[in-house]
This record gives sequence, C-alpha cells and structure tokens, in this order.
Amino acid sequence: MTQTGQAPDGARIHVTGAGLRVRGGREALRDVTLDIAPRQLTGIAGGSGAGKSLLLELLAGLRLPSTGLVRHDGQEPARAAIPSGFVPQDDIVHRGLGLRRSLEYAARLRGADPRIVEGVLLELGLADRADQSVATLSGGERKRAGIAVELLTRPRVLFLDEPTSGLDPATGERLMDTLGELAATGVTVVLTTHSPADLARCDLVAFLTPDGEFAGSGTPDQMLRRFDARTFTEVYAAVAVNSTEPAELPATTPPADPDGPSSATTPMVSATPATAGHPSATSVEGPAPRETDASQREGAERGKQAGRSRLGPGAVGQWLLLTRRGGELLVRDRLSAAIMVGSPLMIVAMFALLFRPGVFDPGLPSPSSTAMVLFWIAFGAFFFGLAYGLLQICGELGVVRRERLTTLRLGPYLASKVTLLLPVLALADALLLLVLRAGDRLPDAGLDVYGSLFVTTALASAAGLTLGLLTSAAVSDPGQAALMLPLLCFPQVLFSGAFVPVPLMAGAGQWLSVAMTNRWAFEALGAGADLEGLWARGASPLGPPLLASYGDSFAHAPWTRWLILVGFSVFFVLVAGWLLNRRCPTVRRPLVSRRQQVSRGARPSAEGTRSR
Ligand SMILES: Nc1ncnc2c1ncn2[C@@H]1O[C@H](COP(=O)(O)OP(=O)(O)OP(=O)(O)O)[C@@H](O)[C@H]1O
Repeated sequence: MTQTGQAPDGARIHVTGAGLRVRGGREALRDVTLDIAPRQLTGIAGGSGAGKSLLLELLAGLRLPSTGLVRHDGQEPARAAIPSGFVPQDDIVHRGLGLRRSLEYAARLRGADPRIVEGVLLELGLADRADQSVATLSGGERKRAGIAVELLTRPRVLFLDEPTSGLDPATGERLMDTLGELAATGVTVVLTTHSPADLARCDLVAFLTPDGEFAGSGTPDQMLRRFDARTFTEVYAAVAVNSTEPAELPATTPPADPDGPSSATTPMVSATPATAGHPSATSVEGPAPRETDASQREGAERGKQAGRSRLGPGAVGQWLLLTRRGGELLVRDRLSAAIMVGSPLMIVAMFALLFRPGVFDPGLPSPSSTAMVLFWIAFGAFFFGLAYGLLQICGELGVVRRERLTTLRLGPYLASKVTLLLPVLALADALLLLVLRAGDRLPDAGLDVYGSLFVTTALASAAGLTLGLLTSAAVSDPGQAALMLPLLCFPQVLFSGAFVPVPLMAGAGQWLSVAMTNRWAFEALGAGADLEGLWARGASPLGPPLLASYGDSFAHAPWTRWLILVGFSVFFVLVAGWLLNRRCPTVRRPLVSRRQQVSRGARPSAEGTRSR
C-alpha cells in the first residue's frame, strides 16, 4: 500500500463492562469488555440485530454507554479527541460529483490539504476512477470511496460498519486486504461484518449473542477453539444457542483497568503485528506488546496536534466552500437543473395564457381578476421556492450526518443553500413579472411599483425556500418530501385571503391565515399594485363592494408585510437548523435519557455523565 504522509500510530481502544439501553428500556448491549490494540484489524460479529453497529458507535465514542466505560488511549473519547474515521453503511460521498472533486471538497472541509487526495486514491486503488462520477462507481468502489474520505485526515483509528456487505467475495477480500494493510501501517481498524471470511482475516474477533450480550473475543483461532468449532458459521450457531443459556457461555476476555497501564501488560487477546491482514501471523498465547506506553502517549499527543490543525475552515470559509460544492452539484445534475430552470418558465407561460390582458386598465378593470392575478403571482413565487428547497437536505442526509461529526457547521450549510438558490428564484420572479407586464396582465406603472412587486415575490420565494429546507431537514427521504407538498401548499392557497377574504373567514381560519406566508405576500402585492385605488376609483361597479369584503387587506404599506415574510424565513431557517442539529449531532447522545436510565435502575456511565 502506498502511504501518503506520515503513517499514524493507532490508538488503543478499551471497553469495560459497557452496556447500552435503547428506547423502551431494552438493553441492546450488555457487559462488553474488549481491548483493541493499535495496529489491530478487529472484526465484530453477531446475528442481525445483535448490536454490532451500536457497539461500533460505542467504540468510536459516537454513542455514550448506559453503563461501563469506553476509553481511547486511556481517556474518555471526547477528551482524547483521537483523529478517527467512521464509515457508516450510508453513502458519505456525494453521488453527483466526480470522485476526485468530491474528495477535494471533503479534504478542504476537514482542513486537510487537498493535495492528499491523489495519494489516497492511489492507496485505495481508485486512481483510474478519479474522474468518474461517484454515481457510476460500482458498489465496491463506492465503499472504497467512503473509506477514502475518512483517510484524508490520516486517522489513527478507522471504524467501518459492514464495509464488505453487498460485495462479491473477491471484491470483499480485496477490501479486507486493503484494511489489513492499513492496520499494518499503524491504524487501528475496527469493522462489523457478517462474513466468516472477513473474520478469518482479522487479528481480533469479538462476538455478540443475538440479544446483545458479549460472547467473547480473541484471535480467530482462539475463538474457533473456544467454541469448539471448525468454521465461524459454527461459532455463529454456538453463540446463538448459548445466548439463551448465559451461564454456559465460554469465558470472555477478562476485564482490565482502562485507566491503568496499557494493556500491553494485561493478558488480553494477543496479536503480533498484522501482516497484510493475515491472521495466521497472530500469536494466540503471547502478549500483545506492540506499543510501549511512551509511544502511545506520543501517538496521542501527535493525534491531538493533528486534530487541532485540522479544524477546517471558519464559518465564512465553509459557507464559500459549501456554496461552490452545491453549485457544482446543481450544474452536474443536468436533468434536475433543467427541471429547475424549465418549470418556472412553463408556469410563467401558463400564467400568460390563463389571464386575459387589460384587467388592470383603470378605464375598464376586472377587480376579481386582478385579485386572482396577484394571488397566483404570490403563490407561484412561494411554490418555486418550496419546490427548490424540498429536496435539498433529505437527499444528502447521510453525508451531512458524517460531516457534522467532523467540521460541518449548520449555519454555513443552510446559508449556502439559500445563497445558491435565492438568486435563481429571484430571476424566475423577475421573469414572471416581466412577461406578465409585457403581455399587459399587470398595471402600466413605474419602476417604484415594479420594484415593490419584485421585492415581494423574492421574499415570498425566500419564505417558500426556507419552508422547503425545514421540511427537507425533517423528513428522511425525497419520497416523504414529495408527500409533504400538498400538505404545505393547500393551506397556503385556502387561507391566503384571496379566495375567501380574511374578514369573511371563520375565526379559526383567520388565525390560521396569520401563519400563511402567502397571505402576507398577497397583501403586499395588492398594496404595491394599489388595488384599493383601482377598485375604489376604477370604472368597474364591482370594485367598491369587493373592496368592502377584503376590508383593510391592502391598506398596509408593503414593507410591513416584507418584515413579516423576512421573520418567517428566519424562523424557518432556525427551526431547520435546530432539527438538523438534533438529527445530525456533533456528538451522539445515549439512546435513552439519563433520567430514564436512573429510573430503570441502570448505573449511568462516567461518559454519559461528563460528556454532556
Ligand atoms: N436508535 C435506536 N433506538 C432504538 N433501538 C435501536 C436504535 N438503534 C438500534 N436499535 C436496536 O438495537 C438493536 C441492535 O441494532 P444494530 O443496528 O446495532 O444491529 P446490528 O447487529 O448492526 O444489525 P445488522 O447486522 O442487521 O445491521 C436492534 O434491535 C435495533 O432495533
């Protein structure tokens, strides 16, 4: 394996008596005691739902244990702050970009020198795929792309959730070779797997029973002997049987003092340095002294320094970077870009066909048509924004979740979405007004009136866009976002005050209309186009009674409605940020609250108490 930069020293990961409760009080993990030495390739095995992913997150310090302790180089994970990579099962690379570009953005975001990308691509055998779009990579190549992202910051520990799942045996074997080589260069590598072949290539194997109990750890040979099995498939079966009879479980790795001396001196599972991932090179009985205490301390110190120098760009730098990346994603996805540009054009054309010309002519106005023209302009502007915003976040939630655990800040992230999309929306709004004016569907007025109408439509679009972003942050996939569309649009039509004027609505409807951005945009457009003057003094006898039914809807200066629209947009962005912060936290929390743990009689872990 080609190494780029200085080979990192792996970290020692130590878990003592760790357990994890999930909602409903069930203990998803019990009594895990495990010691993973630097340079080890460790496989976590167990049936489906046994808790492998949870244990991986626990080991990575992304989840806090309900009971017991997790230590990285003898310290709480948050305090040790060891540079580590985590490759979840979800994609963590944008599919819409070329592989090299995607990695360069990831490197910049994490504060790494983008020149490292070429080396990492070579390291993972992806150099000849560098210019290919991530979407067109094979499953195995995409898995390696995920690992490449994590190697950009030269982690000391790499955690991978089922990296070989879905790969053919040969590709899986090559990936395990790569991980073994990585471990041999000094990185501590921990992975979950269902594959007996993967386990045979590990230095250390840990098994969980189907109900989350720790069933023991050891070298592959040790585990086979301990369960009197010839293959790991037999170990799976033995562990499943024993899970119903805990007393008969074979002896597990003995607990050790996590804060004490390095387990180089404890009788834990022992392994000599992994040579290209071949477990035959591991020593079953011997101690595991590959790292001295001094070298571990040095490694930890180097890791902390590396962590500090890798804080990534500041808020403005992130905003610029994310805006650029978003722009590139938008332009490269030609079909979506065409739909984004094409749909406002089509709607503008439809509006031009729908309304007849001259309805704003003071000599022969059509009061009800003028109200409809302005309502549909307001709704069109809102709808463009909503449609643009709805798919922005939910489609890349896996990437956001992973990037949040590195350096991503939500302020610059959300600001980049608005910066990128609002100018496009404003252009569509301007076009809408221009086309309608050119076709005599809007009043013959000066720049002041059109300036006011434009500001209103741009703010209506901003409100739609931010509501779309909020919704996108709340749902889990684009399908759910699409289902939300009618729910978000119908009230904006019904309670806008255009079809049923606000004074004529039932009490509850009047209250609901306050929460509709479309109401305020419609009123601002009406005030900007001076509907009151046209209806009161125009030649149509229908004007005065219509004006009476709309009450003072158009009596307020447009800027008062603009302030309300700005307020809504700010509120939507803040809620979107709050939701994203909950869904993509920078540090994971326990699955149940501390109060719930105490009320259920669990002893909260030291991490759970201190890290929050
Ligand atoms: N956030 C959560 N809230 C409640 N229960 C959870 C949560 N995450 C996981 N669980 C439960 O904990 C158990 C272990 O889940 P986990 O994802 O770790 O299993 P796994 O061994 O990785 O499974 P698989 O091999 O199928 O991926 C499962 O029963 C799962 O339903």
